[in-house]
Amino acid sequence: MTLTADRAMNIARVLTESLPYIRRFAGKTVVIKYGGNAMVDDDLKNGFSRDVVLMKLVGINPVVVHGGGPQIGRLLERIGKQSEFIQGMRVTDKETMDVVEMVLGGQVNKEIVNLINRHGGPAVGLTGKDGTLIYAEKLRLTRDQEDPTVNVPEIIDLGHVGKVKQINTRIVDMLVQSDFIPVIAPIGVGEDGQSYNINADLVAGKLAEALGAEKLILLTNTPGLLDQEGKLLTGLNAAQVQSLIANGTISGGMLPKVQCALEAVDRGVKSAHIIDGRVEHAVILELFTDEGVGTLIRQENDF
Ligand SMILES: Nc1ncnc2c1ncn2[C@@H]1O[C@H](COP(=O)(O)OP(=O)(O)O)[C@@H](O)[C@H]1O
Ligand SMILES: CC(=O)N[C@@H](CCC(=O)OP(=O)(O)O)C(=O)O
Repeated sequence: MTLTADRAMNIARVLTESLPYIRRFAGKTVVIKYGGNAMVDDDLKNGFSRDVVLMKLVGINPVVVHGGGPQIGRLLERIGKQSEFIQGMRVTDKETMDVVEMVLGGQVNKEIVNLINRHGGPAVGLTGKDGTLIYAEKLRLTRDQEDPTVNVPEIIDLGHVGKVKQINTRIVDMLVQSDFIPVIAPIGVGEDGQSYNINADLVAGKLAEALGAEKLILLTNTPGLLDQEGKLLTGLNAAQVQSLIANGTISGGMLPKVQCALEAVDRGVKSAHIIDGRVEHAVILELFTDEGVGTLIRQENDF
C-alpha cells in the first residue's frame, strides 16, 4: 500500500502533536479501566492492547483494571441464572460469586494478558487476592424510603458485593518497577479470606488514588457522559454531577463511574476521563491529542 499525501500529513500531524504529551506523561502512572462492554470485537481488543503497549514504550506506566460484566452475564445465562442489578451493582450470591471469580480472574484476565503480550507486553495478570492487593469489606447500599415519617434508610444486602477497604500497592509497584504491565481483575479479599465481587470502576478509582496516578481513564460503550438529549457533557464538577444523578440523567452502570471519577480527582488524581472504548485507539487519542475524547472530570480548582 502506498502512502497518500493526505495520510502522510495526518500521521505526521498526530506524531508531532503527541510529543508534548509523551514528554509530560513519561514516568507517570495511568490507570485504565477496560469495561466488558468495550471488549466487543477482536479489532477493538487488539487496538486496546496495542495502545497499552505503545504507552509503555514511550515511558508511561499503564495499569489496567478490567471489568467483564457482559461475560459474567453470558455464563450465568448458560447455567440458567439471572442477575439483578441495584445502583449498577450485581446482586451476588455464593454461586454467582464462583462464576464471577472464574470469568474475571480466569477467562477475561488471561485473555487481556495474552493479547497485550502478543503485541509486545509484558503483562502480568492479578486479582485483588494476589499480594492482598485489594482488601475488601461488604458493601451495603442504602435506599432512601418514600415515606418521610420513616427516617432510617433501608439497607440493601447485595450478597458478596464488596467495596475497597484498602489497597496494598506493593505487588503493583514491584511489577511496574520491573517494567511489567499489571492487569487486574476486580475481586477483593475480606478479613476471613472470603472473595468479594467489586465493581471494576470502583477498583480502578481507588487504585488510581493509591498509586498517585496522573490519570484515570474509564473505557465504556458510550461517547462519555451524556445529557438527556444524548449530547456529550464534559468538564463537570461535583455539584453538577450530583444534580444529574438527582434528576435521573445518570443511572445504572454510569453511577459508579462518575462517583469513582469524582472521588479519584478529589483525592489527588489529576484528571479522570470517561471515554468510548468502541472507538479504535480511544486511549491514545485521549492521551496524545489536543482535543482528547469523551468526558473529562478534573480537580475542582483546575476549572
Ligand atoms: N448519562 C449517561 N450517559 C451515558 N451513559 C449512561 C448514562 N446514564 C446511564 N448510562 C448507562 O451506563 C452504561 C455504561 O455503564 P456499564 O454498562 O456498566 O459499562 P461498562 O461495562 O463499560 O462499565 C451505558 O451504556 C448507559 O446505558
Ligand atoms: C458488583 C458488580 O457489579 N461487579 C461487576 C464486576 C465486573 C464489572 O464491573 O464489569 P464491567 O466494568 O464490564 O461492568 C459485575 O459483577 O458485573
